[in-house]
Amino acid sequence: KTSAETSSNPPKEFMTSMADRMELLLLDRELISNLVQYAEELQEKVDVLQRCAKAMQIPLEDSKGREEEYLSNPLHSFQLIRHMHEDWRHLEKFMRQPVGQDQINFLKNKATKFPSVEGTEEATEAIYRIILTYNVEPADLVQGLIDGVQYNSSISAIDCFSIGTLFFHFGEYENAAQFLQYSLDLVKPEYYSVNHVLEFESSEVIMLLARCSVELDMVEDARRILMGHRDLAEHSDRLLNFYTHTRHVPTSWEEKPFLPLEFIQICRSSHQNKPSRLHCRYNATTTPFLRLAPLRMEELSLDPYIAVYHNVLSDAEIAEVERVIEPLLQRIGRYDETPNSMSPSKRRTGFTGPHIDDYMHVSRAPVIERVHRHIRDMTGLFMNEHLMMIKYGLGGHCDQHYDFLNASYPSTHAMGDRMATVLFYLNDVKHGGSTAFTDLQLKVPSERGKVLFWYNMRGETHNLDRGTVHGSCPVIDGSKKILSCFINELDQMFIQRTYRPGNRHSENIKEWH
Ligand SMILES: O=C(O)CCC(=O)C(=O)O
Ligand SMILES: [Fe+2]
Repeated sequence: KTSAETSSNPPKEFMTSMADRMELLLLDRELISNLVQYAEELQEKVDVLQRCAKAMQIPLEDSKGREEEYLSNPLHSFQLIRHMHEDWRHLEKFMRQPVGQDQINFLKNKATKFPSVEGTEEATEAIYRIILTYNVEPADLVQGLIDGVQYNSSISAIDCFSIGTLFFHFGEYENAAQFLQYSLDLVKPEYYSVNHVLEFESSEVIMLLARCSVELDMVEDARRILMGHRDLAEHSDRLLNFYTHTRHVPTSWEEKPFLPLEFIQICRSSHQNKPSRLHCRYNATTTPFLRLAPLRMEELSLDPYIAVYHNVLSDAEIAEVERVIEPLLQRIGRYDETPNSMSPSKRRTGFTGPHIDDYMHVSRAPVIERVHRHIRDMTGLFMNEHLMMIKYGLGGHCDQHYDFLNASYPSTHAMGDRMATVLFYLNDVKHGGSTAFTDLQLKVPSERGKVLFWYNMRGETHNLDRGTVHGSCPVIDGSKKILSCFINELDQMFIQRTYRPGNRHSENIKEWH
């Protein structure tokens, strides 16, 4: 555990928590005014020094070219001797006096609140996922245009460089080169000195750009790029030789976000669901309760069966669910090689909970019982599993997957596999964050109060239905909160015939859940 985790303050969650990001923004403002204050103190000292220099110049002014005559004046000689004896010593003292120590210490103390390396990597990967998923061209990103929405912002040369670097690490050299080229285009001459302080050198961008060209087998392009830079030109042969003999090893695919084109295309605003021939209707039949309060439902697909119900949870119920569960959320992680250490998962980014140990307490909350009741009313099925909340932050996503386990576990022996899934959307996501069914080319936006239900198995045979492959598109604006639960086969044994094929456990996809 890092010191930040062991101290009483929980680590800040800049990706999921707007409040934490707000704190960061306010801290940035504070540090900028601290920097201005520091510059003002320095300026004051500069002003005094310039006045001192001027004051000392004045007596000497008319000595130029007539030094002997000047020194024959006894007052001048006295002045010179006294001045040389005393004044410079005081000046040295003044010059040595540190300036702006308070501001330097202020900055140093605030550094404990800065995002960590991991936090920064997380943010860069989130942007990477957004860029790839929503097909954001570098030119558009620089203008703040993402998936058809114009955001009121732009990014700097340094930001572009760090995105280009990530593409490079992932072995996507063409994309990397585009972002690096944009980074160079964005360097403004009036920022040369600023970039120098921030240790951002265009020579580094150019070297990486040349390296991309080498990886793309365009060595002559690489040479031209290096020759174009004043300091790199003379080293170009040596650099090219190094790049061609030390080929880059990209991040392994397990460590890379998995974003198959068929999946991400559905996430884009350019994708429209095929108009469905299925109609909206009021479900008033599943349970006696629904005869009193029918729910507006929409069948999105018949094979596999997918339906959506509107306005299921009331505002009060959503608020209560959040009050009970949200404090119990934990970062979705996966176990590292090293025992007891968790690192963020690449397959799904966000928070989930409650942990099984906390569930006893949660399941007693009346609102959780009501959610179970809603599930029974909508689906006519029994749900005995735990409800989980999933919260996705900026760029948060879930790779495409199946919900069935298709593997042999004590739980699948006892309860069967996950025959159906129910998702409750707890908020409207402003942009991004839809649930996408790859094979069905179906996108379901996250809308507060809506419930999505589907069968993971075919009705008669209970064969696993691979048409259900789905995932969660990266969130662009805001965050996404859902309640998810799985309905197990064998929990239905008293209400419907169950069927357990013996040939299912052919593959193991336990990476999920
Ligand atoms: O967040 C979503 O839209 C999908 C979540 C999901 O697939 C799951 O929890 O299994
Ligand atoms: Fe799922």
